[in-house]
Amino acid sequence: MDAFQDHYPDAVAHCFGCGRLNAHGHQIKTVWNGDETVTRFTPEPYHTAIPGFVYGGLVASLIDCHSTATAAAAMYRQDGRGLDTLPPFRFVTGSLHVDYLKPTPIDGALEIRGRAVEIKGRKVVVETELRAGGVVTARGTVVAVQMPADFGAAPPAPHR
Ligand SMILES: CCCCCCCC(=O)SCCNC(=O)CCNC(=O)[C@H](O)C(C)(C)COP(=O)(O)OP(=O)(O)OC[C@H]1O[C@@H](n2cnc3c(N)ncnc32)[C@H](O)[C@@H]1OP(=O)(O)O
Repeated sequence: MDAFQDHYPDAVAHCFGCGRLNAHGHQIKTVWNGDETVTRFTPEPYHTAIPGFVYGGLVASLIDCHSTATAAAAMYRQDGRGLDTLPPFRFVTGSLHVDYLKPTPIDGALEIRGRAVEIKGRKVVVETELRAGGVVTARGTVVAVQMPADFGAAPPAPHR
């Protein structure tokens, strides 16, 4: 499968949600399906919130990394460029909003579908739905911002 995340340069392939080089992470894989993007992920028993149901942090994490990947893919598509072409488009999360509509059953694959609804400058707004057994159990909106070249270079001011 040729997923968006397979094209992330090694230097940004360690994310807990989507990095293919993070052995302990979710390693999600996202692909186009028409104008939508799709990720499928099967939770493990240890992803439990309440027995039988998925931990909300996992749901948020899946929506988050699915959406940042969607933002990058949408930007490449808008520019008519392949995912491997330079300079790379890489996005980080500026804002993550999740509505938990129903408990998400833990037994079975989850399907996450997203769509870029706004592309403006370095910002892409992505709307995403997470389904279990065909039922939408969570909905998210992510503001993804193109990663600045100096990301993390300026340390926060020391605590007083
Ligand atoms: C690359 C592979 C890894 C994938 C990562 C997966 C997801 C992650 O876990 S990322 C880690 C979590 N996120 C972070 O650590 C990000 C920390 N924050 C930052 O570095 C900065 O605040 C950053 C980059 C988001 C934005 O800063 P900056 O580059 O200065 O953006 P700035 O020029 O102010 O804003 C650009 C646009 O984004 C919008 N924006 C920025 N932050 C936000 C926000 N929090 N909420 C809403 N909109 C925002 C601005 O309004 C602006 O939009 P517009 O052009 O319409 O006015």
